[in-house]
This record gives sequence, structure tokens and C-alpha cells, in this order.
Amino acid sequence: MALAAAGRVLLQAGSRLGRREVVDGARRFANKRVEVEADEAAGIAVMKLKNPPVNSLSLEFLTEFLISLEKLENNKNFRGVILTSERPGVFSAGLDLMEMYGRNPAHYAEYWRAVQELWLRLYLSNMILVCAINGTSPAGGCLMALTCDHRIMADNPKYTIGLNESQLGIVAPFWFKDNFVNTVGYRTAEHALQLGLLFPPAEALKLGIVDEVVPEDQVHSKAQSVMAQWMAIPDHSRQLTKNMMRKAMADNLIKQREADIQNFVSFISRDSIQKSLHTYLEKLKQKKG
Ligand SMILES: CC/C=C\CCC/C=C/C(=O)SCCNC(=O)CCNC(=O)[C@H](O)C(C)(C)COP(=O)(O)OP(=O)(O)OC[C@H]1O[C@@H](n2cnc3c(N)ncnc32)[C@H](O)[C@@H]1OP(=O)(O)O
Repeated sequence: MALAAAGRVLLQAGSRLGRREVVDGARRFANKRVEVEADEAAGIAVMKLKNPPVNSLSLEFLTEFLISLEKLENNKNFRGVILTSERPGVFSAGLDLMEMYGRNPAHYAEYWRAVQELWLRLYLSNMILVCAINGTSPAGGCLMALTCDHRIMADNPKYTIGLNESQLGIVAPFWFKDNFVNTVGYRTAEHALQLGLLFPPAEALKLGIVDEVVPEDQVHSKAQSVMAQWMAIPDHSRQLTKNMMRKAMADNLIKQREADIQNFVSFISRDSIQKSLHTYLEKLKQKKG
């Protein structure tokens, strides 16, 4: 119910957003931060994250992304979505640090609700989600990929993926942790989460964080062929199976959603945590200079 109500609000906002055009038979919805190439005849859409410079998951990005996803979910002709980055090199830098630094509690609460919504919508999507990870994908970026049914990563040792929150002095919340544990197993998750490890493609493949590693120029063609394979499975049996596998974990967040928001707000508002974020942001700046 809560998801449906949130969806209506998003759709109302969505009707005020976006530009449409038809390119090579595929409709393109281009919001500012998300580009959707929607091939209705094939039943497949490609959603490209487009939030320069590093596809951080800002509140504005999350709102636009959720609107675009909702449009696809509401059109029964769409059965599959390929998630990728419009900027090869960075899939997503994860949650936007500026949404969690120097803001007020009401802002933190609004932001966290949107982050929860992103995870719930992707994790519970009835559509087939294939992730074409064409760049680095730490923390929230990795979480987005983990919600997908199949993950393909570009074979470039410069790219890494994982949940590195610990390195920032923050903590991956229980539902990030649960999604990760269900993907890589308890011991690997315990080790990687405490150290905040980021893995290059070959290691991510060994641990099961990604399902395939392919040459960089083949990520998109591979995503299309994997999608074709998944599309051959009857929707009703695939969807019921997905729901059976995922519902309990999603319900666990849904039933504690407000408490999880309060927990985030009080954690992120602490002086010590704000100081850690400040130090990390400074490190990012220094790396440039
Ligand atoms: C109770 C629960 C409590 C808390 C839970 C919170 C869970 C948090 C989850 C997260 O996702 S936290 C975010 C984690 N992300 C990172 O650690 C990534 C940081 N970024 C990088 O490592 C690099 O930027 C990069 C992604 C590898 C890309 O490198 P590149 O050299 O291409 O870019 P550059 O570093 O110069 O960055 C450009 C520009 O972007 C800013 N930036 C980078 N990442 C973020 C981010 N996540 N949020 C906001 N802004 C980000 C960076 O500072 C630069 O800004 P500038 O141009 O103004 O200096």
C-alpha cells in the first residue's frame, strides 16, 4: 500500500518532468538525470544513470529514477530493464555524501526514505533487471547492482565494487548487509563489510558479487543476450519465484521502515559521524590536487 501511494505521488511529479522522442523505433524518455531508451515492441528498456560527475544518488536523482522506473512498471509491455551508466568509468559513486553532510534532520529523513524506496522498488520489481556495470560501483552503487537479477561487469581492473561504508566511518544498514549476505555468504560479507573492501572485477566474480565479467566493449551486447535468455522464461513462474526468494527480506525493512529512518537520522547527525564524512570529503578533494 505504502509503495503504491508513493508511486502515485511520483507519477504526478513525473508528468511534469521529462522529454520524449523516438530514436530507431525506441522511445526515449530523457529526464535530466536518467535517460531511458524504451523499446516497447521488444519489451526492454535501458535505463542510463546520468548524474554528473559521478552518478551519485542525490535526492533529485532518486526522484527522477523512481519516476522513470514507475513508468516502465506501469506499462505491462515492459518485461525487462538494463541498468547502466551513461558515463563509462563510473557506474555510481553511491549515496550522495552532500545529502548526508551538514543538513538538518528533516532533510536526512526525507533522503533516507528515498534511499529505502529505491531499494524496495528495485529489489521487488516484477521486471527482469540486468545490471551492466560499466564502471566503479561503491556502496550505494553496489547496492543498486545487488538488487538486480543478473550482474555483468566490465573487465577493467581500475573498476571496483563493494560496500565500503566502513572506510568512510559509517555503517552499512541492516538491509544493505542482508542483501550482501544473501549474495556472497555470511563469512565473506562479515570480512568485507568490516574492512569496507572494494573488489576489482575478477575478485568480485569469484565472490559472486557479479555473475559475469566481460571485455568493456561487450558489456552492453552481453546484457542484451542475457536479457533475451531471461525473457524466454514465462513471467508468472519467474515472478513468483523471485517474490518467494525476496519477499521476507523486503518485508523486514517495510515493517521497520520508520525506525530505520530514525536510526539513520540520529546516526548521521552525530558530531563524530559528521566529522568522519568531512574528513572523507577532504580526502576526495585532495586526491584531485
Ligand atoms: C545507520 C546507517 C548510516 C549510514 C548509512 C550510509 C550508507 C552509505 C552509502 C554510500 O553509498 S556512501 C558513498 C560511498 N561512495 C564512495 O565512497 C565513493 C567516493 N567517490 C570516489 O571514490 C570517486 O569519486 C570515484 C567514484 C571513484 C570517481 O572518481 P573520479 O576521479 O572520477 O571523480 P572525483 O573523485 O574527482 O569526484 C568528482 C566529484 O564528485 C564528488 N563525489 C565523489 N563521490 C561522491 C559521492 N558519493 N557523493 C557526493 N559527491 C561525490 C567529488 O567530491 C568530486 O567533487 P568536486 O569536483 O567538487 O571536488
